[in-house]
Amino acid sequence: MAGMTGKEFEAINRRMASLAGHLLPAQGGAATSIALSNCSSKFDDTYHRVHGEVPSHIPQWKPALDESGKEFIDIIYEKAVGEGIAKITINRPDRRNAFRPQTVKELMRAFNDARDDNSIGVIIFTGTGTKAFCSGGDQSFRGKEGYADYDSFGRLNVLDLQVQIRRLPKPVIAMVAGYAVGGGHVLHMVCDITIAADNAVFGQTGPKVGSFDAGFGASIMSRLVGPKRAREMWYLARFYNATEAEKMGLVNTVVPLERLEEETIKWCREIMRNSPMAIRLCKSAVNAADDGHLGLQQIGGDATLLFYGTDEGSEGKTAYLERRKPDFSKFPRLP
Ligand SMILES: CC(C)(COP(=O)(O)OP(=O)(O)OC[C@H]1O[C@@H](n2cnc3c(N)ncnc32)[C@H](O)[C@@H]1OP(=O)(O)O)[C@@H](O)C(=O)NCCC(=O)NCCSC(=O)c1cc(O)c2ccccc2c1O
Repeated sequence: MAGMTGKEFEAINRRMASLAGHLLPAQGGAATSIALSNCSSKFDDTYHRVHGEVPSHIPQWKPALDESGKEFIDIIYEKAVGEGIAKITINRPDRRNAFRPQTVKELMRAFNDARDDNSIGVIIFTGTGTKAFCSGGDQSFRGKEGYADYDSFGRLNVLDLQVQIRRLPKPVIAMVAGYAVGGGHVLHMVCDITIAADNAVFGQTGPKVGSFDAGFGASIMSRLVGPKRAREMWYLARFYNATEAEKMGLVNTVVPLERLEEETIKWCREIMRNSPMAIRLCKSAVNAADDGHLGLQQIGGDATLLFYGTDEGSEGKTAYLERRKPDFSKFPRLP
């Protein structure tokens, strides 16, 4: 170090700090994720000076219906007054929020409405009470062809709901208190983000009750926790507490039960500050490779959507409608 100028010394210090940053574990570790989840309000930079703190008060929730105007029986559907947040709650607490076909049909109606509502930017998915987010398919409705309630035939319609959440071009945040097990565990996994209360319990139960989800329940889980852990979760069908789930990469953060909604709302408000189109593209980009052709279709559709908003896109349409040749010569052929 002898003979080193102050500037050179500073440069070495900066490089060491940057290297130390790269050496932090990429995934998991309670300490890392606690630091990350609190990061929004800890910095005194221009962004934070301009935007200030995200408020954490609970919004005023207003009951919502979809376009059919039909009342919901198994779920509660709400929108926050004056904010772009929707909340969809499975409301069968005496069954630990297990779903039957009726529940899934209603969930699909509500998610569809939240998707189509331009004022909604983020959707919270949760269960009534503190004992369960969702305990999966209601076993008392299970027959030989799947789950049946009012219909004479069974169905596994939760698979359609999983696809719907995955493709929905707005973030869906699972807000989990209590059990998220069986098909309920798969539902939280297909959400974009999971915020867990410290009483949350995660796991698959299928092999214990003669069932399994070999679709997203296996593939997305394997992506989240790695194949070895995924096999463990399915073969042993153990339960994991919130801290263990966080270490495994199943959840984004764990908060005390009494702060669960407050923290979830903060995450929603942080998302709502950001560019909706950027978020839409980020969701489709993160899912693209895993979702194969469907992933490409989603991100490809987003590209078309953006292109329609350009002068170049509208020149083609306008020329067609005006029965003239389009003049694409004015648009740059970018490198
Ligand atoms: C979730 C529990 C661990 C909670 O235990 P706890 O002791 O707190 O509560 P109780 O067990 O006393 O439950 C209270 C009350 O609720 C009823 N209940 C709870 N869960 C269910 C359920 N899933 N189905 C029906 N009923 C349920 C329970 O019977 C009690 O009723 P009382 O009348 O006695 O008061 C624990 O409850 C538990 O382990 N639950 C079962 C979890 C489970 O095995 N879920 C099903 C897994 S299979 C599945 O979900 C599934 C669904 C699909 O649609 C698929 C589609 C395609 C492929 C695969 C699928 C799939 O695997």
